[in-house]
Formats: sequence, structure tokens, C-alpha cells
Amino acid sequence: MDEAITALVLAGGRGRRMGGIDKGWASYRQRSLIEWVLSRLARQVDHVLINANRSRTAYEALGWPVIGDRSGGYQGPLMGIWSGLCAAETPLVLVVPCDTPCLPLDLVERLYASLGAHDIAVAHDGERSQPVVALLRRGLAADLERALAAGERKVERWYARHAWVSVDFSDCPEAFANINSPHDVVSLTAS
Ligand SMILES: Nc1nc2c(ncn2[C@@H]2O[C@H](COP(=O)(O)OP(=O)(O)OP(=O)(O)O)[C@@H](O)[C@H]2O)c(=O)[nH]1
Repeated sequence: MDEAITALVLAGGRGRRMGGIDKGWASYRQRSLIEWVLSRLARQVDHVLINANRSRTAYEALGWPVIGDRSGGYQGPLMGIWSGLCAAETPLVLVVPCDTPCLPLDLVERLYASLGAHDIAVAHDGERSQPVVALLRRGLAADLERALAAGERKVERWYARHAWVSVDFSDCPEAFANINSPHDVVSLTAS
């Protein structure tokens, strides 16, 4: 890749379907979800930022900087994305959720290949868009700040106001399986 990339791992949600636990620490195949995500990304990016609103010390022990949402109160992933764009020091930021343990090992390569002159490249698993699996230009931070101030909270609606491209991953839809509930842990482990 010609431009350096920071992975922004979103672990700042409430985890209500998981019983209110901090989902990054939910266990899947003998490891926590956040450790799965970091291991899938390790060779794909230059830096990592973990975006978390709880268990900050535990996340810091993973060896990467941890940032909270710049404006609190669980306002959704768009707030985490803005917080990460503000903190990142690379021109590109890869957004991923903490609850997707099987991400493609060529995720960044494929998103970057499609980004070109666009602002945002968003993964599509063949059935649906995956708005929190996306490569974004850090320079979007100022626009996102204005959008949030105007009340925007929908990730896809904000993307739609920019030059964005959908990137086809229909050859590996299972790589985007995410874990929202204890039932998902059981079904994904069995698959
Ligand atoms: N920073 C930040 N990230 C969030 C917030 N809400 C959700 N996310 C992240 O966005 C991604 C998708 O979140 P969801 O699974 O829809 O929400 P969740 O809060 O984790 O779980 P539920 O409460 O069960 O909906 C996950 O990586 C979350 O960590 C938030 O308020 N702030």
C-alpha cells in the first residue's frame, strides 16, 4: 500500500444483546473477540487504535492506544468513527467492529484497490453492505464533526454524502459474520 493505514477497532458499544457486557471481551474459540480481530488485521495495517468506552486499562494491555468517544453517552458507531479519524495519524483509516472475528486476511488490500480517488470504500458481503467495515480518508474528520453536530447518527447516510464505493466480498460472506448475542457465539462456533 502506498499510503499508511490505521485500523480503528470499534469496541465502544453497549452490547445490550450480549447482556450489557463489553463485547470485545466476549469469548469465542478460546480467545476474546478483540484478540481475534487484532490477529486478523496484524499484517494488514501500519497502526491500530482501539475505540472503547469501558475497560480502557484492559484494552491498553493489548499494546495499542485506546481512545474513548469524544462526546459520550453511547451515540453510536459514527461517534466512534469521528473519534478515531481525529486521533489517527495516517492518511487512511480502516474501520472495523470488535465483534467480527473472521475478517478476510486480504480485507485491506481489496478495499484499498477499490478506493482510488474515492473518500470511502465499504465492504459488501454479497447480501448486505457492512458499513462499519470500511476504509476512509482521515481528512473526512471535519465534515463528520459538522454532520454529528447537525444530528447525523446513521453511518450509511453520512457515507452517501461522499464519494464512496462498495467493494464486493461475496466470495467470503462468512468472513463478516458478527457476534451480537450469546446465541451467535454458539452458532458461529458450530459453523
Ligand atoms: N464508539 C462507539 N462504538 C459503538 C457505539 N455503539 C455501537 N458501537 C460499535 O459499533 C459496532 C456495531 O455495534 P452494534 O453491534 O450494532 O451495537 P452494540 O452496542 O455493540 O451492541 P447492542 O447494544 O447489542 O446493539 C460495534 O463495533 C460497536 O462497538 C457507540 O456508541 N460508540
